[in-house]
Amino acid sequence: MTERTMLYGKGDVFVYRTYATPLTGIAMIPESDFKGRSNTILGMDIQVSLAGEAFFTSFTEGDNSKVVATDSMKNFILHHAGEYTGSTMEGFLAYVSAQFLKKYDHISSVDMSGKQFPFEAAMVGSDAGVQESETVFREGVLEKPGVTLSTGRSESGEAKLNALECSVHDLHLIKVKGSSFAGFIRDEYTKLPETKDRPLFIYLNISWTYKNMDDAFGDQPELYVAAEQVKHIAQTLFHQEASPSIQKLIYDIGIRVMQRFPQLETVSFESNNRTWETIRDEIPASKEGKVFTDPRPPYGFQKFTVLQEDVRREEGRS
Ligand SMILES: O=c1[nH]c(=O)c2[nH]c(=O)[nH]c2[nH]1
Repeated sequence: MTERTMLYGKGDVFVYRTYATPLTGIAMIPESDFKGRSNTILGMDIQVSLAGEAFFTSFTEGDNSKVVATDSMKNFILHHAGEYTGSTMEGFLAYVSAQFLKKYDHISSVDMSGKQFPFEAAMVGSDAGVQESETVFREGVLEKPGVTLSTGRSESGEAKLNALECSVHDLHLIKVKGSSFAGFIRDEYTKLPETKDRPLFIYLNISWTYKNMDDAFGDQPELYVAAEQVKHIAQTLFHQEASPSIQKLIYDIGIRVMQRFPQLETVSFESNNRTWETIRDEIPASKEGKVFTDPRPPYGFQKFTVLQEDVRREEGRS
C-alpha cells in the first residue's frame, strides 16, 4: 500500500528561555575542557509537526474542527519553555512533545527538531582582570547543537519516544598543513595531482544516537553527550592525525567519539571538502607561507555512520 504524508506544523519557533537549570555534572573527557552550560540563555530555533488520522478531513473537506492552529502550536511551545525544569534542548523537546499528546487526544504523533544558539559569555574587563560576563553573551553563528525527535503513543495512549538523534552542525575546520590525498584511481579522467601536504578545509555535520534515548535529556548528566564535546573530539583528531583522506579522518573521529561515549549507538558524519586552491606554493619572505583562495564549485562530500561494532573491530586490532 502506498503511504501518504499528512502532517502540519510550525517552523522557526524562536525560543529564548533565560535562567534555565544549568547543565552541570557531565563526564569530562581528555579532548575537551567543556564542563557544562550555564543556560543563562537557552536559545532555540524549533520546528514542530503534528500528525494523526483526525486531520484527514481538514485536508479533504476544509473541516477545521480538529485543527490546532499552527499559531497556537507556537504559543504552546513558548508557554512550556517557562514550565520546563530540565537543562537541555533535547529534554525540552521531549517534554513539549509529551505535553502536546497529553493536551490533544486526537494527535497520534509529534515530530520536533531544534537547533540551539550557542550563546557564549562575553569576555569583559573588571578589577579582577578579564572575566566572563554573567549577563552579556555573544551569539555564535556556526556549530549549533541540534536534535530531531519523534514521539507517538503507547498502547495505553501515553507519549512514547520513538526516535531521537542529536547533532552538531556547521563545523568549519581548516588544517593548514599535514594532510595528504594520494593513491586514488588514475585513469583517463584523472586530472587531480596526488598531494602530500594539502590545506584541508572541511565542513562537518555530526549526529549521534543513544542506545537509551532518555540519556539525551541530561537528567543523568554523566550520561549526556554534549555537542561541544563531540566538536572538541573532532578538532583534536584533526589536529593529531596526518589524514590520508576525509573518509579516514571522519572514521577516526567517529571511533574516538564512540570510545569516549559507549552509551551511544551510532555516530554519523556528513562532510564537505572545501580545500583551498593553492595560488602561491612558495613566497620569498616566509619559510612555510603560501597563498590560497577558495575552491571553485563543485565540492566533494562524504557520509558515513560509525557503529559500536567498528570500535570492537578496532580494539581487536590493537
Ligand atoms: O579526502 C578526499 N577524499 C576524496 O574522495 C577526494 N576526492 C577528491 O577529488 N579529493 C578528495 N579528498
